[in-house]
Amino acid sequence: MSSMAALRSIFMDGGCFSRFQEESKSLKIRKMPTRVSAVSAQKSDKSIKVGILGASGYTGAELIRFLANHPYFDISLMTADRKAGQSIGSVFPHLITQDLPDLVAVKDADFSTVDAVFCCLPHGTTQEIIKGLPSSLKIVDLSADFRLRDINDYGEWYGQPHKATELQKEAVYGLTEINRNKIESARLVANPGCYPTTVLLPLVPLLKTSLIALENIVIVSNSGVSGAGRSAKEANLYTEISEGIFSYGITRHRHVPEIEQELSNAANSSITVSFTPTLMPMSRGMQSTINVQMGPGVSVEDLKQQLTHLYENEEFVVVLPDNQAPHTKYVQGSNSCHINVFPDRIPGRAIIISVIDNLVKGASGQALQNLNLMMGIPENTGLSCMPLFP
Ligand SMILES: NC(=O)C1=CN([C@@H]2O[C@H](COP(=O)(O)OP(=O)(O)OC[C@H]3O[C@@H](n4cnc5c(N)ncnc54)[C@H](OP(=O)(O)O)[C@@H]3O)[C@@H](O)[C@H]2O)C=CC1
Ligand SMILES: CC(=O)N[C@@H](CCC(=O)OP(=O)(O)O)C(=O)O
Repeated sequence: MSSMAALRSIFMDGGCFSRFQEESKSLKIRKMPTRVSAVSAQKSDKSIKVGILGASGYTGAELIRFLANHPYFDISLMTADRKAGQSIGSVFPHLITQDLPDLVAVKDADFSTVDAVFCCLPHGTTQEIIKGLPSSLKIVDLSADFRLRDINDYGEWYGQPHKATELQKEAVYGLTEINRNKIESARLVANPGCYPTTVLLPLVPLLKTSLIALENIVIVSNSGVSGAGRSAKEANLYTEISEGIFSYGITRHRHVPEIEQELSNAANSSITVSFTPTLMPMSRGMQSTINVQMGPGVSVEDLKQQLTHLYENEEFVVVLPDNQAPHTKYVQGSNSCHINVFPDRIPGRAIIISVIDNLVKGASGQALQNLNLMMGIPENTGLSCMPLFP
């Protein structure tokens, strides 16, 4: 029996082939729109005003880089905390040629001048600031504050009670390729964490189609240091980071509940994962190695075929051919996620590797993809730049 026939018989036996077909249909990613809609065409010439809260941080700087070539979004408000009052060129000399407003404190910002904001603030401070924004604004929040649906989970993993519980209820989880229908009509999008993005893009489709087991999912991830943000921390000094690697948050990293929430949602059943993040001596980039148990009769080719099929029309998610190993260098500076699947030496298990740039697909790139959708313009607008290689 061919592997696809075996797979089909598993689904038929389990009565879930129709679910597979249905899920495949709903998961089948539509072609990236190439034409601007009539509504958005009226909004050309940078007429959509956006604000960046936390523009003096790493993700804020990445947004400025991408928005510089965006045909519809105009940055008309930028905030900072310690750096309020400064020009962007003094904070980030690589942006010195940009004609942008100076940084202001959040309390001095005039939100009546913007249609949408990217919120690039530390988690914890974000909730109350977003709660105070006009309800007419579209918001993409890059922090973790609105990602966990269960308020108790937030309290447990973030060590403080949530301060905007009503807003939390309306937040849509912004994993673009999987959730774009909901994102299109959302007012508040919780942009996924960088580690969760590398894990969810390959695993959500495989769980939805029951190709992998719910148990024994083991994830080991590696992150560039920019994942920790720009503010000075002793653990991130050159002397501590260079020429060495170390894992942290072992068994208790705050991305565990986010990963488990979205995987459980995809599988419609509770999932517990093993997750170990490691800090690598590099500025940007993220790689996850995910070891999974395949369903009975399922092969590595089946996993790969399913992911290839789902993502074949996607601009930003690429399933690599043959045995090419994903490499952080090949996605650096771009909104791409590269994925490949390999057989494990342990029978019945597979190794899935995915890479992103933590600052782009793991943060600002995906955030821009989401705001494009929320504003009704093509989702790849401003994002189609090549990776920076080598
Ligand atoms: N870095 C990454 O790879 C990723 C980051 N994220 C999340 O995105 C958010 C931004 O991250 P990142 O850009 O790396 O962080 P940074 O530390 O580089 O920047 C934080 C920004 O927030 C401002 N800020 C800090 N404290 C306050 C405050 N109390 N009130 C108002 N503004 C404040 C800072 O201003 P100032 O500089 O003036 O102090 C700065 O502009 C965080 O929640 C982060 O966890 C998500 C995915 C990936
Ligand atoms: C290297 C490093 O420190 N990475 C951060 C995660 C990156 C990030 O910013 O995650 P959020 O979007 O959830 O805030 C960390 O481990 O906390």
